[in-house]
Amino acid sequence: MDEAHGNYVIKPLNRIGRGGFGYVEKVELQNSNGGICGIYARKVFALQDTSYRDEFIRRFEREVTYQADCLHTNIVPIYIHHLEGDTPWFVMDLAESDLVAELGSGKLTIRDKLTAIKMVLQGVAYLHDHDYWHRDLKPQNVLRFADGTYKISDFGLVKNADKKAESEVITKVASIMGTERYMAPEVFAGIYSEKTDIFALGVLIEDMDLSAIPGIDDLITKSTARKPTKRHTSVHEMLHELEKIIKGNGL
Ligand SMILES: Nc1ncnc2c1ncn2[C@@H]1O[C@H](COP(=O)(O)OP(=O)(O)OP(=O)(O)O)[C@@H](O)[C@H]1O
Repeated sequence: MDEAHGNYVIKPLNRIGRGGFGYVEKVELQNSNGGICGIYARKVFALQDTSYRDEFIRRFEREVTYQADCLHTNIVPIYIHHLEGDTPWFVMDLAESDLVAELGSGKLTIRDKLTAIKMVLQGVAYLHDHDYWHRDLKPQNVLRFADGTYKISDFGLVKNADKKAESEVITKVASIMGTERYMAPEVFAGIYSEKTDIFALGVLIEDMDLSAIPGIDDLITKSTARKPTKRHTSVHEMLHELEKIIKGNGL
């Protein structure tokens, strides 16, 4: 059913997928005089009975606020949102695919993979520069758009390093919901920092199956060191190292 919201009409088309707290659907966005603005993705919060519902609504609101605050080519942009009522939602660009599907297709060339890694690192470097930690980096949360750009998505566990206020429930959720493979050892003790994202990025690079390129394994080993202090100091440093590997191998 079409929904009128301010100057827009939203026409739900079909469900794309389910997340832990709701679903994502394809929608057509029209302006109120019937002009079509385009096809987008809408994430809808739909969690009914839980004693922590209010906590999760606040988490959803934070997800919207933080993602809307991040304007970068390699971060999925949010356009309009509706945070009142029982089923808050937000509208974002519609992706064609994600990094899991792309890797699974077997069609990515070495150069495609290196370009994808660079885009992911650039997106996360921007986040860190703005004091956000993603805390759930993995190939499923890297979406590919029609123009070939990869963008970071799913800000559900993003934390603003400046804001101390975060309920224990959400921190627990972060350590329970994270995918174990991408979780740094300190995460199991509830400790997060830029370094936990750096660890996840190292595992994501490992997933790209590029070990044949001299230097890539060193990049992975350093970023996934057990001790956070042994990892790269920043994602910018990882980017710099990646550029050197690309150049050094004439790629
Ligand atoms: N902008 C988008 N365009 C196309 N598909 C999307 C978009 N955002 C999410 N999806 C897809 O919708 C599904 C659910 O996404 P969502 O981010 O809610 O998943 P999730 O990681 O399980 O969420 P959560 O961590 O909040 O539980 C996934 O399959 C995802 O690929």
